[in-house]
Amino acid sequence: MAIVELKNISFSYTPEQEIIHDLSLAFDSGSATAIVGQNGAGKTTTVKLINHLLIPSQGQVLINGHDSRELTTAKVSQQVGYAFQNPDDQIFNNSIRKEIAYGPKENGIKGEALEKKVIQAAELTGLRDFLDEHPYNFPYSLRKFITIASLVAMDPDVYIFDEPTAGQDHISRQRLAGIIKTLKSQGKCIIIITHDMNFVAENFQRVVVLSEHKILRDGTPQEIFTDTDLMTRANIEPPAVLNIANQARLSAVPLTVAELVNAL
Ligand SMILES: Nc1ncnc2c1ncn2[C@@H]1O[C@H](COP(=O)(O)OP(=O)(O)OP(=O)(O)O)[C@@H](O)[C@H]1O
Repeated sequence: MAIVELKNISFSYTPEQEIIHDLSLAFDSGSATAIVGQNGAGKTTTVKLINHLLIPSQGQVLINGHDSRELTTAKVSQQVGYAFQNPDDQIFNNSIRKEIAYGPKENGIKGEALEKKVIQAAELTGLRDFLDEHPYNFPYSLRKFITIASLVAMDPDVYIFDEPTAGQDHISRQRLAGIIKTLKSQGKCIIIITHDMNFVAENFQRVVVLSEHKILRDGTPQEIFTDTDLMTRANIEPPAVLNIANQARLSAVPLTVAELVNAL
């Protein structure tokens, strides 16, 4: 059974314009999916429908088989963790430790069990040595890891990251890739929204292309990035390694630098 299922979802912010039309999508445990598409395609709206920040006008969102309409927002947020595009929309404590501890503490976890959750989340996200720092002593890009650590401490089944690589340097991107890989290996469901096709090509096996209020394609990066009509229609840039492969007239479809080097 899928851990998240959107069944024939429609949604509008205003009566004049439907943003999502009759969309169906399912996500499994132990999977990582990238949702891509041009600005305004409805990516953020779709994930907000998953975590109950928005309610569909039609259709159903099932979390672990339960209709999210029958769950409270608090209950959904225990199962679906959402890291906003801007970490400053989420961070409000004056130390990284307090920020990470906030969610589990609200759920009644305390003492050693709480400390253990904080340490585990900080270790996974590379924040172990900075727990007593003020979050705003960290640059914007690294504050994203504080919001991710706060989610990890809550141990949800589903993680949604909105534009996680925006403003990240090479080391942070690698750290992020490592976090996604670890969470996936723990059986978590990871969904990201991104414009970063290099990151998608290197780290995801499933790509959902949203455009024109619906899913244009749901497939592997190889399928998506070799479909030039689709990429034009959805305004997607292919990853850099594929551009190089095309210019070198290679028949291979490399998705990583290592694959490109092999093909050359
Ligand atoms: N609160 C809102 N009220 C009215 N319209 C909204 C609201 N939020 C988003 N929209 C509109 O809904 C459409 C889809 O927005 P959404 O943020 O879901 O797109 P997106 O694919 O995530 O875009 P981006 O890549 O730019 O973040 C856009 O036309 C946007 O202007």
